[in-house]
Amino acid sequence: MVKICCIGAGYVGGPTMAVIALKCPSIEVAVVDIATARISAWNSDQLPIYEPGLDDVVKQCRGKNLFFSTEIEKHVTEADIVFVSVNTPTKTQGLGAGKAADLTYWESAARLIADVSKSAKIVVEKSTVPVKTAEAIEKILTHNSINKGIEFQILSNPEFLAEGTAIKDLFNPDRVLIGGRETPGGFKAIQTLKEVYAHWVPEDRIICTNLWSAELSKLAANAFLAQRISSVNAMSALCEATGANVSEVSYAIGKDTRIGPKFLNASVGFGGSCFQKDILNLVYICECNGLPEVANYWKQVIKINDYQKERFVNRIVASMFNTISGKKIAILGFAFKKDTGDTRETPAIDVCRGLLADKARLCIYDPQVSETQIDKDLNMMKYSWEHPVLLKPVSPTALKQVSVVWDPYDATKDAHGICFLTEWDSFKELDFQRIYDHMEKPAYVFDGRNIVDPEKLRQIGFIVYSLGKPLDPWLKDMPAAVA
Ligand SMILES: NC(=O)c1ccc[n+]([C@@H]2O[C@H](COP(=O)([O-])OP(=O)(O)OC[C@H]3O[C@@H](n4cnc5c(N)ncnc54)[C@H](O)[C@@H]3O)[C@@H](O)[C@H]2O)c1
Ligand SMILES: O=c1ccn([C@@H]2O[C@H](COP(=O)(O)OP(=O)(O)O[C@H]3O[C@H](CO)[C@@H](O)[C@H](O)[C@H]3O)[C@@H](O)[C@H]2O)c(=O)[nH]1
Repeated sequence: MVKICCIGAGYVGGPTMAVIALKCPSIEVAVVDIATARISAWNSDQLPIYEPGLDDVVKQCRGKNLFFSTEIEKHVTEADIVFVSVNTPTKTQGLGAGKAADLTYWESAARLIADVSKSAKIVVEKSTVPVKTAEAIEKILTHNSINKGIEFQILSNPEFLAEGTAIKDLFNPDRVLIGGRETPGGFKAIQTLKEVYAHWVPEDRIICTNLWSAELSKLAANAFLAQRISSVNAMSALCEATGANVSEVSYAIGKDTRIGPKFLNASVGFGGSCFQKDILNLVYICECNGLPEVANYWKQVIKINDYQKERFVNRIVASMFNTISGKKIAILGFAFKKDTGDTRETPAIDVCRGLLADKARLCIYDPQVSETQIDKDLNMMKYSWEHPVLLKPVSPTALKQVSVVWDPYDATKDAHGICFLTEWDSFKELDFQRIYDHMEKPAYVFDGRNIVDPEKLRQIGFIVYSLGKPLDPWLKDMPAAVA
């Protein structure tokens, strides 16, 4: 029986391995992690991450051919294929701080593999890593097991799943990408991994490349996706200035088959653990390779994203007579997108920080995010990358102005304004008349996700700001404040 071990039981390692176990009953899959609490959660009824469909997949194979364990050495030793799916965050200190990927976790995983291995292994980069990481990993593995005569083959197999749709994406991926060395050993390793995916992925969707193309394609894909969002968000600002409607513009340009309709929703900004981190990493790689023009081109994607969040905050302050001091503002949605409880890099953090800097009182509701998580996020020191204002951690006094509730009607009661920061479907079903009746007047809605029908809400009496849509007459007279 082929044995797979995955180091890292996170958002990628957990769901990816669960799907491999489900689709390949003949393969034994062990997912290992240093985080004991996380492993315990994977072995319980309350999985550590919220992902539609995941519970069902885990239930079907856990204890049969899928195991979650903290016995890292044992499972790595026994495995034929070792996936490494540890976190690769942006470095916060030292050379390349704020841009380069921090490969500490990766390196320690590689050293462990070298230490405990007694037989040949295929080591698969599942984490998103800088181009040429495989070369470094190869060196660590070979130099640290030099007397054992063990052959390691390194493959790059980046993951393209998106949170909230992880199971759907894993069941039916647009493509699976496998990069390896162009040597007989490399080709054989590629073939072995290809056979795993071939249990359920059509062969024409399994792309095999050299190592560097696979590593770079992952960064390139995220950069292209994020660029689309920044492009449409840049257009949203112009739409507001001209009376155009960004949804109509997106629809019209998306009809061009060369552009396509997906990923053109204007928003308060993209979030998530990947886009910003991977673009910064790309920028750093370009700089290191003497390509400052290319680096600056991609940097702009992040700058527009920061601009969009700042613009949103400024619009709120401006429309409330330039002061939100002491005013209650309801924040509906804190996760970086719907159908996940993940808050990594969520635009809500920066928007909340911006509002707190202007002394607002915030009441936050998100169906999947806990108060502890929100406190942690607002307190967190973020590396301020050329953008000092919104990224400051919230002071202890300001934090007292934040409350977290489990009911959207509690959040909006007596509020002056509501901000929609995540596009949860349940928000569309809210009783807006009831909400309006219990708010201070004028009652504002600031829709950072374009989920409400502005005309319907205006009929109730709300003043509505919808990103990139023709401005409410009230807002037209109050141009967005400048920092
Ligand atoms: N989250 C996503 O949607 C997504 C999608 C595609 C790719 N990726 C990439 O996949 C990688 C993992 O992302 P994630 O979101 O799953 O991260 P995560 O933080 O959720 O999980 C990483 C896990 O690795 C564990 N870990 C770290 N060092 C370890 C070690 N030496 N031994 C054992 N366990 C160790 C951590 O405890 C953690 O549980 C990143 O490189 C990320 O960029 C993420
Ligand atoms: O039209 C759009 C689409 C997305 N977003 C926002 O963009 C962010 C990222 O969304 P999404 O890409 O759906 O989620 P992620 O889970 O971050 O997935 C991205 O990042 C992963 C990690 O690398 C990749 O594997 C995926 O392919 C890639 O889509 C979220 O804040 C979304 O709200 C928009 O604002 N407008």
